[in-house]
Amino acid sequence: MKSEWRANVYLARSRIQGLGLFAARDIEKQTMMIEYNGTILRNEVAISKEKIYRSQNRAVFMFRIDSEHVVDATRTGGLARYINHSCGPNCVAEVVTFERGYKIIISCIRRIEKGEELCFDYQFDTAEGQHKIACHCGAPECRKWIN
Ligand SMILES: C[S@@+](CC[C@H](N)C(=O)[O-])C[C@H]1O[C@@H](n2cnc3c(N)ncnc32)[C@H](O)[C@@H]1O
Repeated sequence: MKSEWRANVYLARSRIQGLGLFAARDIEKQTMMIEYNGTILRNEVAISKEKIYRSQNRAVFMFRIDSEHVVDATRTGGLARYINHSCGPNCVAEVVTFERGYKIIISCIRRIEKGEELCFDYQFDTAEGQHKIACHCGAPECRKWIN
């Protein structure tokens, strides 16, 4: 994680689930908070890696960039992988093309006070016949499930 991001965030226990990422200072709207780092994988590779991680009982941290690619933050990721989902988020994750590659930048979409948990909307596809995950974001507009 680059040092300039470090001043923005800290990792702590979340009220939503497990660990979460929190604002280390008051942050103005539209500030770039942190980059979501990891290794870019094609779908086929991501699927096989996920199977391996699950067989090792590892928590899996992956971010979908587009229909073909996923960023795997399980082994090479930084603190951004701990950002929880909210249906009424204070941040957004944006994929920007960069030197013929990708970068995922998490920016805040409103002013955030020191100590607030950072969240973005995972926008997962609605999972048919897949294990559904109940959402604990607590937002008034909560959709009840994160997938
Ligand atoms: C990228 S991790 C986020 C960090 C996670 N809290 C941890 O401690 O590792 C994503 C996982 O966190 C949990 N999670 C994130 N947002 C959630 C929410 N709004 N409600 C319930 N679980 C959530 C789910 O288990 C999800 O698969």
